[in-house]
Amino acid sequence: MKVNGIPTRTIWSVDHGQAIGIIDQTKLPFEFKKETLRDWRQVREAIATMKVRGAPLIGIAAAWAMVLAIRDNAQDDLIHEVRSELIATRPTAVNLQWAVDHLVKKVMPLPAKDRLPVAYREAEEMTQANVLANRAIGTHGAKIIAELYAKKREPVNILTHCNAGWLATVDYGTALSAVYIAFEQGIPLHVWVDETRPREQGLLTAWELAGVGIPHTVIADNAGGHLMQHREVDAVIVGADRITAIGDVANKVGTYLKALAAKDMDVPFYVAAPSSTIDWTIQDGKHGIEIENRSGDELRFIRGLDKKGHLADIRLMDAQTNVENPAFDVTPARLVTGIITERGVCAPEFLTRLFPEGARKHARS
Ligand SMILES: CSC[C@H]1O[C@H](OP(=O)(O)O)[C@H](O)[C@@H]1O
Repeated sequence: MKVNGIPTRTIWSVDHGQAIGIIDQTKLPFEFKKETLRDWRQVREAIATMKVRGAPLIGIAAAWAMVLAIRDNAQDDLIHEVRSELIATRPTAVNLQWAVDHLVKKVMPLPAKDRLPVAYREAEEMTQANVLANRAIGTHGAKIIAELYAKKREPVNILTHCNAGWLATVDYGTALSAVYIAFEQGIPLHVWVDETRPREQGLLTAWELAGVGIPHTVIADNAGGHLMQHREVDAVIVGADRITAIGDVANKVGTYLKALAAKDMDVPFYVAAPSSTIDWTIQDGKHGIEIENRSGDELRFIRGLDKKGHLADIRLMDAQTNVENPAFDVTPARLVTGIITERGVCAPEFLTRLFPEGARKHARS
């Protein structure tokens, strides 16, 4: 994609894998700041602090962290240590473990001296594959929006939660890829954007949509149900961090509540994700997916601009206030209308038909 002629890429190799370029998403939407990371520990920190975020993107970033680590030391013990540390940064998104393990599996059979070029090639291929997958997801998802428009012949109102746009992937995004492609096709649409407490990823979504001129309205997370009750939402489209073999979906906390309201009001609820987000080894999302608990300070403070226009963390409650900050929740498959993948759209119960290789992996697990 391009925004105002500038390519929308969230991560890039520098000097043929000697360093990695990223956008520091903790500064957006107020400041667009790029960073160059030269050591795998810097990438790990960027993932942990959400400078880079979004299930597909943290997977790709972790793959590039492995390249930087292998550049410095390609020995078995170092590779296993770095793998463990990267996977531990953010446990819910399966993309991170999938990408790291995919790369490790390719390099470990090789002599240490031959590992770096293969690691670099794998990271490059995963990066490009994510772009192609997201574009395909958008093409399939845009058809859903087109069908909604054909029925109502008025602008289609899509509600989305968190940020599943190009910022959450290498490019295009997942949920927003469908919006971008439908908009490119001239389908009139509008997006309700959940602000998504506490990290306010909805402001990233608003920033993305504003960049391409897509009509959108930011709402409080708790307003979505009301809008659905008043028939202001034609479909919900969200991203995902981990999808089980039967279609249970882990996504940003609050997604489950949107799905409940959608079910109650018969609003179609779609989940858009590449197949690298599907974890074929688990069936029951409620008990099988580790939910990342993040620092309580993410609730006690909110990031914005102070009176002088400087980026600041404003305290909302005192340090003694108890808070609980689960970063994700699990939406059961029964609440999901369809899952939009690079291979097409299907109801949760048909995921194994769309991905027979996944069904075989699930049967072995
Ligand atoms: C392309 S889906 C991205 C997915 O990841 C986000 O989580 P976070 O911002 O904490 O990395 C959110 O769950 C999105 O739906």
